[in-house]
Amino acid sequence: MAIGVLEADQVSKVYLSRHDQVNALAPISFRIQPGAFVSFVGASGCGKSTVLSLVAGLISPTAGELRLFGEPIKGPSQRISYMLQQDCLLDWRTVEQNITLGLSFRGSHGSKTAAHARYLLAELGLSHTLHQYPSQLSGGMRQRVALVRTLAVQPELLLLDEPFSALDYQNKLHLEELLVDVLHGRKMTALLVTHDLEEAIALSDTIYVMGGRPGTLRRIIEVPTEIRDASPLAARSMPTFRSLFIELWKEIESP
Ligand SMILES: Nc1ncnc2c1ncn2[C@@H]1O[C@H](COP(=O)(O)OP(=O)(O)OP(=O)(O)O)[C@@H](O)[C@H]1O
Repeated sequence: MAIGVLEADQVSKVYLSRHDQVNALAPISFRIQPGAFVSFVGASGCGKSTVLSLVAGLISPTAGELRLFGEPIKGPSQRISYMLQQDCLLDWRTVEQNITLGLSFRGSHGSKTAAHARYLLAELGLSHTLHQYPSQLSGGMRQRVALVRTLAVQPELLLLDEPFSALDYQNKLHLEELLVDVLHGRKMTALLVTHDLEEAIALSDTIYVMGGRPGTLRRIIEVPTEIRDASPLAARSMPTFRSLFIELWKEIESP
């Protein structure tokens, strides 16, 4: 069998502190294929962000093994880029400097990477912000800059932890559309953690439904092709979209 981008083999996590221990994740296994867009949904506290932190190499599993392109994950990887709910932009640096800083952390210098970053800025309608400071931008624009910074390093695996949850509905939809456009044609695999079931359905090929404490993987749901082929906005008016939303809702709400 071909190597997946990401393989989890009976991975579990117990957080230990001096006075406490939290059993966050029961053993879970999955395999994610190249180019897939997978969302993790589930009730608060079921371990979704823990899965992303494990994949990002920020924490280690208590048991089991995670492999990135067949190699055990032992720490942060240059092949992964991570985007969070907070844009984490540095207010004393311009948009351009924020983006180039991300690139230089990765050791990516030179005119080719800078040109690619500028191309992404244009794709996301941000060319005019190049010399502006984050404080001069709206929340939606700041998050678009954060998305450019995340994509500029050309990751093979993109991790998105509630990236649009602080935005209003209109901005969120706009960013979803932009993300789909940007990912289209690029060989990038993406994992998204979200509470927003509509967002999960509109963006994903596959939805992993988690639940329980410690968290487990309850169900894997393939999103129908007609939804995947539609834009996030158009998909929302499809009857299959609505029925999948209700199915997911019931699954998450069930004890
Ligand atoms: N660093 C940590 N130390 C101790 N416990 C933690 C830590 N991080 C998370 N937890 C606990 O692990 C469990 C799973 O947390 P996690 O953040 O992964 O869940 P989640 O599904 O992403 O939650 P939410 O949807 O609310 O963000 C929770 O009980 C949480 O309190």
